[in-house]
Amino acid sequence: MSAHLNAALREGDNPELTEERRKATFDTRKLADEFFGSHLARRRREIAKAIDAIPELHDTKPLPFMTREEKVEEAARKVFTLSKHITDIVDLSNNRETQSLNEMVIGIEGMPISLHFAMFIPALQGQADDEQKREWLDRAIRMEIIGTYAQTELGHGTNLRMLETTATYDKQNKEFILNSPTLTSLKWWPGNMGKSCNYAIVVANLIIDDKLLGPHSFMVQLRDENSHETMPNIQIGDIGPKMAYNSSDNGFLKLSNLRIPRRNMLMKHAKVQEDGTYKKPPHEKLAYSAMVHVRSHMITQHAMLLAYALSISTRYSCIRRQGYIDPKKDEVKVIEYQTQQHRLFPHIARAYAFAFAGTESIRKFEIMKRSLEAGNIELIADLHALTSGLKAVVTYLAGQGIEQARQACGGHGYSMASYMGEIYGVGIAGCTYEGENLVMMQQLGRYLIKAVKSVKEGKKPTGYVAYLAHAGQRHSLIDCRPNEGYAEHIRAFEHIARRQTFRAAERLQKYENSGLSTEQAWNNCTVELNRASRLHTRLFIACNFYERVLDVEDMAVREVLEDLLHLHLNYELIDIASYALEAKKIRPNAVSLVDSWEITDREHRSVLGRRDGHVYENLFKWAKSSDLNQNDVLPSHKKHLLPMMLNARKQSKL
Ligand SMILES: CCCCCCCC(=O)SCCNC(=O)CCNC(=O)[C@H](O)C(C)(C)COP(=O)(O)OP(=O)(O)OC[C@H]1O[C@@H](n2cnc3c(N)ncnc32)[C@H](O)[C@@H]1OP(=O)(O)O
Ligand SMILES: Cc1cc2nc3c(=O)[nH]c(=O)nc-3n(C[C@H](O)[C@H](O)[C@H](O)COP(=O)(O)OP(=O)(O)OC[C@H]3O[C@@H](n4cnc5c(N)ncnc54)[C@H](O)[C@@H]3O)c2cc1C
Repeated sequence: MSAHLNAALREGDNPELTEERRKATFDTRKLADEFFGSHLARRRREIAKAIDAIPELHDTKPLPFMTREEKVEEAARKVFTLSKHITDIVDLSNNRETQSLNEMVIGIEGMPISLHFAMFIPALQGQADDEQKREWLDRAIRMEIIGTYAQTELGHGTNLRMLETTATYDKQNKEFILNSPTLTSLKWWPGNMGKSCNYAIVVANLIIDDKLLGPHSFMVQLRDENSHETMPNIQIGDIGPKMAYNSSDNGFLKLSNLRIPRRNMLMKHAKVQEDGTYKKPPHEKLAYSAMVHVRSHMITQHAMLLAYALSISTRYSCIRRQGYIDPKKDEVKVIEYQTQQHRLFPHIARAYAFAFAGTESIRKFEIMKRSLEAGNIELIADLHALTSGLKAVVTYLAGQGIEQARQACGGHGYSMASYMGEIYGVGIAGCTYEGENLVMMQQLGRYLIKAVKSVKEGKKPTGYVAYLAHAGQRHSLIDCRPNEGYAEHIRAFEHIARRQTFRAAERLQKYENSGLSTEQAWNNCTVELNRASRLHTRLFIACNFYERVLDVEDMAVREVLEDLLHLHLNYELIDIASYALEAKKIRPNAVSLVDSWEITDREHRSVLGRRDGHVYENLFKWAKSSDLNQNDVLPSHKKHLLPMMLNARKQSKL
């Protein structure tokens, strides 16, 4: 391809990468337009440019060299700086623009207002009535207050029915009394609750006249708006360092009979009148809307984390020479090894597949949100099932891909100069938060069992489960347009998913017929059921990828995406089989496929993944800037180890 068509080519780059970029068979900008959507792709370039021009938005020093306190401070400093520029850089109402800005400036380690945007604002939008929106939502959007979403407790995170925090209605004073009755009822984990937020939406068990009415959401002021000191009847703090994500102050909260006005219960759906009359919500699970919102957005976020890791490892694999294929020739780039290609290329295909699935899940969420605004609740169950499966499968497989990408970098992949450790730590956190993966797959399992039951009653389920009724016929999960090249793959995929779902349903039925309770029978089948949920979700991802590729107009881009689709379908279906052949076709485009994600050095923060490929000189520069190297002899060495060795020498001379 002539240089001008490949936007990633730059003067002064490592010739090893330039050589790769010259092999591209498509324009990386056009593929970026397909990956992000052309509007967001253009806006990401503009946002990256705007950030380059504002030095105070750049990392003070590489994040891995920072202590936890420095990280928290750095994130707060950037948030403050951003608040002065943000409206000049992004459209605040565009979630994906603000997400891109966040990733480029703050990075992935969290910041004092992560949960403010991820859950506090969405929960107000989904559960506050109009008057409450005027009182809190507007102030939250203007950043006059910072909030979080406090649901998980020390003793319970998954099983929301057993949350212990109570909100008892006092008719006399028209107030709720919020209390943490036990140690295990302390709110535990909510992002930014430890030190940053001054408000939280607290999920507590509503009690009226001694009747337990289940989890409801309450607006609680945690800290004084001016002094930021903790409010009376509240004990609050940071839960301590985590595996990653340490710029975020996840916190604990103990409520001691804290009184809040009646109108602090979010009352868009459920209501409590002054006299204590309770009005049920139109759907019991509307209170869970903020979680479905996050889950529907997590898919693209974890596709991006996987893309970060693969950008780093694919570029590095093309500058790293190690060993020989033909001993008479030079050392080869490690990307030439078939094992290295097996390690990377299927995950590159998955990163594209997950991103397209994520775009679809956000689209479906917006449709559901609009229908909910119109009072229609029937899409809630479908979306919950879809986002439960996608969240569980994508966070898990993306985590696996990130780790494979790290291992592909050898020793330097283990250095924090690669930044892979942080990308992995943040990536796998998604397997836990927003519902532990194994539990969320069971939510989808319930939905699939109901679909099997309706097929057995002779009904024709629609939407994502239509394929369950069509053994062997030409129907597909999402009316995939049959294209000879892939129809057989999709058919095989449907067959495997359908067979597993029916197998799990039959096993459940057998256990129930044997006299076991429903719960016991269910527990005995959860491994089979989760397998069905995984296959169903991966079928959805594959079909969605297929549909997306068929919509691409630029033929060069479509061809490389078809190469990835074919690799993806084979890899997903047969695991190792003939996709190696496909790897050959992917090989010339490997760097350009990752360049198309247009992830800047500032955004991925990896020395190994530098766009210009000048890794070694920068790796040495990075190491020299380590705090440990600021003194030739560490003070701790002088204090501890030197005396120890001097003593040992004295002893040995005696
Ligand atoms: C930058 C990113 C930062 C993000 C930081 C992370 C923030 C967080 O982690 S916030 C806390 C997240 N916590 C969670 O996700 C908790 C996970 N647990 C749950 O959601 C619930 O306990 C759950 C769904 C597992 C079970 O709920 P439970 O009330 O027991 O319902 P359950 O009995 O299983 O199901 C009853 C019905 O409700 C339905 N249902 C359950 N949840 C939902 C929902 N959210 N929407 C619609 N329907 C639902 C079920 O499908 C089922 O329907 P049906 O009867 O037709 O089969
Ligand atoms: C980085 C991070 C940020 C977070 N941010 C927030 C936040 O902002 N706000 C908030 O409220 N929470 C937050 N959380 C908490 C998070 O939502 C919970 O950790 C999560 O919901 C899992 O609940 P748990 O920790 O109680 O795990 P548990 O439910 O105790 O899970 C432990 C194990 O038990 C298994 N298990 C549990 N129930 C079942 C079941 N029914 N069937 C089969 N297996 C089961 C799980 O699969 C898992 O293997 C955060 C967590 C993390 C890691």
